[in-house]
Amino acid sequence: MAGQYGAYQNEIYLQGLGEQVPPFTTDPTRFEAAAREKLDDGPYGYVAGGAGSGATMRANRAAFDGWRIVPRMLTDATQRDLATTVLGTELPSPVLLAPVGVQSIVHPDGELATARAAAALGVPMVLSTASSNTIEDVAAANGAGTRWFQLYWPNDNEVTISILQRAKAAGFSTLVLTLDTWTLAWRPNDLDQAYLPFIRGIGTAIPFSDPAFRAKLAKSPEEDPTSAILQWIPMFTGTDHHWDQLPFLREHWDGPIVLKGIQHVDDARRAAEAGMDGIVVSNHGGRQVDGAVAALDVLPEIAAAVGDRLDVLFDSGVRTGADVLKALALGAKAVLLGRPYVYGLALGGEDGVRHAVRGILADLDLTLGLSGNRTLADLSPDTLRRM
Ligand SMILES: Cc1cc2nc3c(=O)[nH]c(=O)nc-3n(C[C@H](O)[C@H](O)[C@H](O)COP(=O)(O)O)c2cc1C
Ligand SMILES: O=C(O)C(=O)c1ccccc1
Repeated sequence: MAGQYGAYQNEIYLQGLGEQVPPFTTDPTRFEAAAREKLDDGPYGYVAGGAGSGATMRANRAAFDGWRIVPRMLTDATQRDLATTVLGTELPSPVLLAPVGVQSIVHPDGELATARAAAALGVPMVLSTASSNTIEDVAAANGAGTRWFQLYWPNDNEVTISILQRAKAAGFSTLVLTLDTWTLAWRPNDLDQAYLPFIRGIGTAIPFSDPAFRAKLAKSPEEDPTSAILQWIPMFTGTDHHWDQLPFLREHWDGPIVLKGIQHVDDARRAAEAGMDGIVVSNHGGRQVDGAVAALDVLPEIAAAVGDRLDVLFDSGVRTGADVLKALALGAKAVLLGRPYVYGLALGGEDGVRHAVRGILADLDLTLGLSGNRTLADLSPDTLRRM
């Protein structure tokens, strides 16, 4: 479908005839500042903040700037195709929505708005274990969309199995196991305000609605939310899991499994040896190890080492179409958008997510074509130069 995504540009220009402008900026690097105007300090600091001094968050962005695209001419790239195949499924574009917990802190519609926008755009969403809406409600909002489920692996097998069964029954096709956040990092933004959305009960919808979890409580979460939260927290933070436990998930998940938070090439090799279907090269958007290497800086060696054995996905710092193109050229099969769509949600609910994501896809489509490429298969390290 030629120009499928780039068409958003024409749509916006045509709106100008009716003296209309987009709901908020088309520059994703300015979404954060726009959301700052709208959000209270707690939610803003939580979303925008990172671990420690923010060094890794800055490194993630700087790493993209360290590569430049070298456009090619007279290649006839007027007809583009952004389709790609990830984990055996064809996707219309190489973009997914990253798992982000507690979305109702930025907009009352929370994950339901994200699920509707994702379905409308044909972009898969990854639902967080820390969702503020239940698995079943998000599935209903996502309808015929493609949805993956992200697991924070509880240290209770009955609860784990129950959550996995619910996700499967609700049509989540792929499991994303996040490894880098078995406990929260030192996050000054949140600590200074004593702000932890989880403690406030936002983001507990999945455990609170879970029969296996509820069976363990003396009083229901409705009767006594505080003790339910206090029981859930140690079940999923500070959890101690090992490589040799991965077969347990295989046993209880009938579908592809992706490990998220891989940053070392040896861990990527271990994932391949463990028979995993994919990895997400990610440092959680700089929210976990302050001083960690930029995710983009480790992508090329990881893709070279395991790209022929599993699907290498990428996130952390992707903001623009050019960023998506760079990550793909460096070996990612697809990228996950994080904060940009969350700011879209904050700024305009479902429509805000659509505007944010359509803009990035349009920019990707145009940047791909203007740099002389027709399909994603045309991209390679040779598309880029290191600065
Ligand atoms: C507010 C917020 C909440 C997040 N919650 C989760 C989560 O519940 N599970 C998870 O695997 N990753 C979570 N992440 C990490 C994202 O999936 C992704 O790795 C990260 O946002 C990428 O960095 P970027 O937003 O700077 O591009 C969260 C990120 C943010 C900003
Ligand atoms: O804040 C995060 O980065 C995150 O992954 C998370 C952890 C616990 C609850 C909600 C989100």
